[in-house]
Amino acid sequence: MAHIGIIGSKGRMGQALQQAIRDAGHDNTGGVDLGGSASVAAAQSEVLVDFSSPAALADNLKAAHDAGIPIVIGTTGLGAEHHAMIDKASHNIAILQTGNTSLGVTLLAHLVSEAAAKLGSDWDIEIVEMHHRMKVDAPSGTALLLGEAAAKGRNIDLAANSERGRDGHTGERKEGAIGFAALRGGTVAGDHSVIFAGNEERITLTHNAENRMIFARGAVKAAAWLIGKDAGRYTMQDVLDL
Ligand SMILES: NC(=O)C1=CN([C@@H]2O[C@H](COP(=O)(O)OP(=O)(O)OC[C@H]3O[C@@H](n4cnc5c(N)ncnc54)[C@H](OP(=O)(O)O)[C@@H]3O)[C@@H](O)[C@H]2O)C=CC1
Ligand SMILES: O=C(O)C1=N[C@H](C(=O)O)C[C@H](O)C1
Repeated sequence: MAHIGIIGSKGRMGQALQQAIRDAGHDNTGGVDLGGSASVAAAQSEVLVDFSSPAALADNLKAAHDAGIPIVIGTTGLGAEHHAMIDKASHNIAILQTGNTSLGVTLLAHLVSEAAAKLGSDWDIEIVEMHHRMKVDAPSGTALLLGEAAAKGRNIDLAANSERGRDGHTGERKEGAIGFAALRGGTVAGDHSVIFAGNEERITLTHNAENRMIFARGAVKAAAWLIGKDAGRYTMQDVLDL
């Protein structure tokens, strides 16, 4: 049985996590929300799971570091400054950060990388995502993760080749670009498609999340797996052995 503390425990993911922890027979050591103390949760836990806000990241990393326990970071909307913080903290504790904890998306990322490596740069890559009306960040963490997978397959830098938020007279598409489009509405748990658009043919790889329990189950699996691991930065591929 793993003793798991939740940051963002009253949110949509926090509630799903509470259920997933119970279902897997682990112990929920308590939750933290805005204004609460991650250090108090960390002191009672073997691992922290964070589905909250990028603004909470520094405190969460410090709490995990001071308690000497690992942390799963599922929060999205992270920028370069957040990734730098995670890299630094991972010298001392085990950290798994991912935009998507589901088995399906982890496998999809693997397939996207393979497809991007096999298809030449005349196959344009576009990533389309749709989420519920309450989502605050775009593109989604998953879309960016899939973009990174495609860029890795192509052996290019994603930041230097992204086309985001097209509007107005954008000019022609840049060869080799990876495009992103974000739709918001209703209660969609998370839909992602990666489109490889070639000359007169198209391949589309799609994942549809029907319920956020898929993310919660993956996060709990990752948390239990991370306990006792050496300091470093881990991925869902490591957990699922993909
Ligand atoms: N990696 C993955 O697989 C997935 C990632 N996500 C990501 O997880 C995050 C949370 O999503 P979701 O549950 O839908 O969002 P919600 O808005 O429903 O929940 C966020 C929770 O975090 C709390 N919170 C906000 N700021 C802080 C803070 N500074 N310190 C501690 N707690 C804080 C909120 O508390 P309060 O209500 O008091 O403000 C709330 O309980 C998002 O970034 C989302 O994109 C979501 C699904 C899957
Ligand atoms: O906010 C959400 O709901 C989700 N966020 C993650 C993301 O940004 O990709 C994962 C999932 O798609 C649901």
